[in-house]
Amino acid sequence: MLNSYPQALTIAGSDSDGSAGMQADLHTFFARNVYGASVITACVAGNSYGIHASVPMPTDFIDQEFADLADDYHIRAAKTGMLADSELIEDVVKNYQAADFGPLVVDPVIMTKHGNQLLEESAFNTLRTKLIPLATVLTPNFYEVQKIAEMTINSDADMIAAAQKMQAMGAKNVVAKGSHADTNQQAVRDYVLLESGESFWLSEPYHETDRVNGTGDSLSACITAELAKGTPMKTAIAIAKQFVNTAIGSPIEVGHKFGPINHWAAQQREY
Ligand SMILES: Nc1ncnc2c1ncn2[C@@H]1O[C@H](COP(=O)(O)OP(=O)(O)O)[C@@H](O)[C@H]1O
Ligand SMILES: Cc1ncc(COP(=O)(O)OP(=O)(O)O)c(N)n1
Repeated sequence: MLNSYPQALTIAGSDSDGSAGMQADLHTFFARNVYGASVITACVAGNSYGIHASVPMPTDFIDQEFADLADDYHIRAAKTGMLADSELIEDVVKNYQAADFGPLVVDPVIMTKHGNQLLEESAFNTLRTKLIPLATVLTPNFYEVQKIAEMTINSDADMIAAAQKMQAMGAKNVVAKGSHADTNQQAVRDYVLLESGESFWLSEPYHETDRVNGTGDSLSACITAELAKGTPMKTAIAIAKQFVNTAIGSPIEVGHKFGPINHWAAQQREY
């Protein structure tokens, strides 16, 4: 008798140092007992000092990746990460709409926390009008919230207004990740606005560490993994927040500067 695991898909860029992008997604799927498939959209060369080169995949190759998975696998939930430019977004939208891959978590990767731009500025409108309307869950970081909602966030009220604006763009559920710029902070808070209209702040302790590469990827991948298992939305988001917090709280020795989070530590805990 073969073992069976729910299947999830990451549609994302490869990050050569393994800390972020589809590698972080696949680490997370594994840690959450979900089988991970991947549609690679771009290749990024980098290490713990930053990103040094990036190339998008040809769209006919991406079409083939989707077709091969649709022919053979039973994907129950998918997520998007780095999509590089307008042409890639439109291609992914076309392929996702033609497939039957379950709920879609959109991590609208625009810029890494170290300032590397991973989406062309000219693609912002395509992101807003073509991809966000397909999002079962949208997970922008603090910078991306401001870019997508086209507003500056100075208060909780601003964050709530931005989340409502993104829901009005078509995202069913929104996880708007808060700022962690305040060095005195005790907690990191994300604002969650659900399809039902229920909303709340999710808070976990702040960890003082520079080993935080791939946090956003891992958060959205964990939500995807839980949705693939059939976990209800609110629980899936809460598990993901705790999973990433545990992974940040036990740093590992990889690279010399901004390292990855610890998916092993997060795997060993029950949520
Ligand atoms: N130093 C930290 N301590 C605790 N939680 C953190 C820390 N840095 C990021 N997080 C959490 O990781 C998750 C991903 O957020 P963030 O790092 O802002 O995303 P991104 O990687 O997309 O920029 C959020 O829930 C955020 O609160
Ligand atoms: C290929 C690739 N995709 C995405 C990222 C950024 O990952 P994210 O988790 O959103 O942000 P950081 O926490 O790494 O800033 C990446 N670096 N590479």
